[in-house]
Amino acid sequence: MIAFPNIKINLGLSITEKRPDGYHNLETVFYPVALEDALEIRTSPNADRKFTLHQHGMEIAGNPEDNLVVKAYLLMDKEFHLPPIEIHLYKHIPSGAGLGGGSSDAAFMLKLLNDHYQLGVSEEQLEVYAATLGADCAFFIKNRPIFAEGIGNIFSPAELSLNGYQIMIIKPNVFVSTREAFSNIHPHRPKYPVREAIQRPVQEWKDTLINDFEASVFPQHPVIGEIKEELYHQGAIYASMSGSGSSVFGLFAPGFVLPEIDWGTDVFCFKGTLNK
Ligand SMILES: C[C@](O)(CO)[C@H](O)COP(=O)(O)OP(=O)(O)OC[C@H]1O[C@@H](n2ccc(N)nc2=O)[C@H](O)[C@@H]1O
Ligand SMILES: Nc1ncnc2c1ncn2[C@@H]1O[C@H](COP(=O)(O)OP(=O)(O)OP(=O)(O)O)[C@@H](O)[C@H]1O
Repeated sequence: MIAFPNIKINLGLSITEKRPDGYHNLETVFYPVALEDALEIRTSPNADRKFTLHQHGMEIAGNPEDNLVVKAYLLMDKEFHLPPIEIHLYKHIPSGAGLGGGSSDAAFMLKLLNDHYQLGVSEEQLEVYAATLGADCAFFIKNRPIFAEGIGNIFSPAELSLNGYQIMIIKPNVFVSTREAFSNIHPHRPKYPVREAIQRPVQEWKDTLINDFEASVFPQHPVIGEIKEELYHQGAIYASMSGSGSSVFGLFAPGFVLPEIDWGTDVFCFKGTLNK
């Protein structure tokens, strides 16, 4: 059985307070975009080992046991005593990008196992499992535009559609550690709450829909801020860093001819059309 874990972008990201457990409460709208990995599972004839991970495409740091798809499998195996499996993971989504690639792989692994082995786990319970694997992970169970609070796992409806808008995502060859990015943040209540800013026309988002990480990440990695400026220069209606970086996305009007830009070597670029 195969699935195609996609990315998220953050539309606004307010870090509102530090919690006693060290994590941060935040407010954001998660929006799914069709930049996808491919993830396949098969029951293994080899009963000697619980899992075998075959990895393709972009490289990820760490051992197989560190991979979030394996962590997701082991979590479900503990609960449901699953058969041994072969996992094929083809990475197209860059890591350290703020696009939630690893979290998405993990959430899709939970859903794949639930479907393939007919475990009958509810969506709510899958979200609970997902949240133990990563703060971003629970979103990918529902995987539709949604307003999120708490550490990113308390959801309520977000009434917006960007259907037909075009998107460009650029990730320079810069790795931003999510943990480190959070440690440089001074949590505060936003001037324009995300929930309100998102209701305004996209043309107004430039001044009101803010990603709090930009203020500390841009001075450390000026290239990221330069990419955002260039996207506006090229005609984006709205541009922002996603998550804690280092990728930046630009939203362009439906029908706009996306520019051909030479971003240089080592820069990842994705172009697509939003369909949610
Ligand atoms: C920045 C975002 O991408 C916005 O969507 C997410 O909040 C990050 O979520 P994530 O990558 O799934 O984060 P995790 O892998 O769970 O956590 C990485 C580290 O980020 C910090 N962290 C994460 C999420 C959160 N709400 N508060 C935090 O302080 C913690 O130090 C944690 O050890
Ligand atoms: N399946 C996976 N895909 C990508 N990274 C993984 C995976 N499993 C574990 N990781 C580890 O997780 C780290 C973060 O990867 P991820 O792709 O989620 O980054 P990100 O875009 O910064 O995500 P986020 O938006 O959640 O902060 C990587 O450094 C990598 O070592």
